[in-house]
Amino acid sequence: MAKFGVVVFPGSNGDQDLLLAIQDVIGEEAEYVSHRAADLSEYDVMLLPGGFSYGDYLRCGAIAKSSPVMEAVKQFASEGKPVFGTCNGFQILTETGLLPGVLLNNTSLKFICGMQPLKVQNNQTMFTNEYEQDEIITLPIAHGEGNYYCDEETLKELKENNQIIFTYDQTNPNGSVEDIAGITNKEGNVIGLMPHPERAMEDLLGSSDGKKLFQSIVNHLRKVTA
Ligand SMILES: NC(=O)CC[C@H](N)C(=O)O
Repeated sequence: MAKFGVVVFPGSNGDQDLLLAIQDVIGEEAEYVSHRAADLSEYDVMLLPGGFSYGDYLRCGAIAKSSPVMEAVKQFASEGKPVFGTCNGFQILTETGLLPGVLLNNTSLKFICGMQPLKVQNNQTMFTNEYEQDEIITLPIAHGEGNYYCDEETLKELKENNQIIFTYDQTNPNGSVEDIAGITNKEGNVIGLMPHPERAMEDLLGSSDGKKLFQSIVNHLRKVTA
């Protein structure tokens, strides 16, 4: 069984959604991991939740970047293991430098939430192998700083390496460059996604399109350990 770690920072609020998504819907093992943790060697996957870590002071994710667990997450990522960050987790990954670019205030300067159509731009990753290429899916969004920005050179690299994994479809809710909703690092084992797949696990709650993302990680792990 794959073992998922869900990092809990002071101010995280999506940690329980992630834990239950993995345990109850995907049916794999999941545990909370303290922001003070230094050793992540018992885990196969690390998940960084949404929320308001350290009250979003300075900038979203700017303080979480310096928490002890992020040194361990860097080590974990350097071993090629899957790291997934949603929303505040994505912000923490850019602040830490594990992903390129930054997340700025939404152009509306308002906190936005709702259901958002997305397009799967690359299904050849350990996070998207269950999706069809160009599949249109619906995931919830809930953020104040989701406006992805990077310089021209970085954008060129993201495109050349197929690191743009999800884009907003139909509408761009926050002003992100090239409608970017989710990217990976160059190696493809760290992903940041502004929308919340862990809140789209059951049709009863409006969408189950998030399931395939976590199932993709499990598929990948089965393949590498087979
Ligand atoms: N849902 C979230 O993770 C929100 C992240 C961050 N607090 C923001 O408003 O952008």
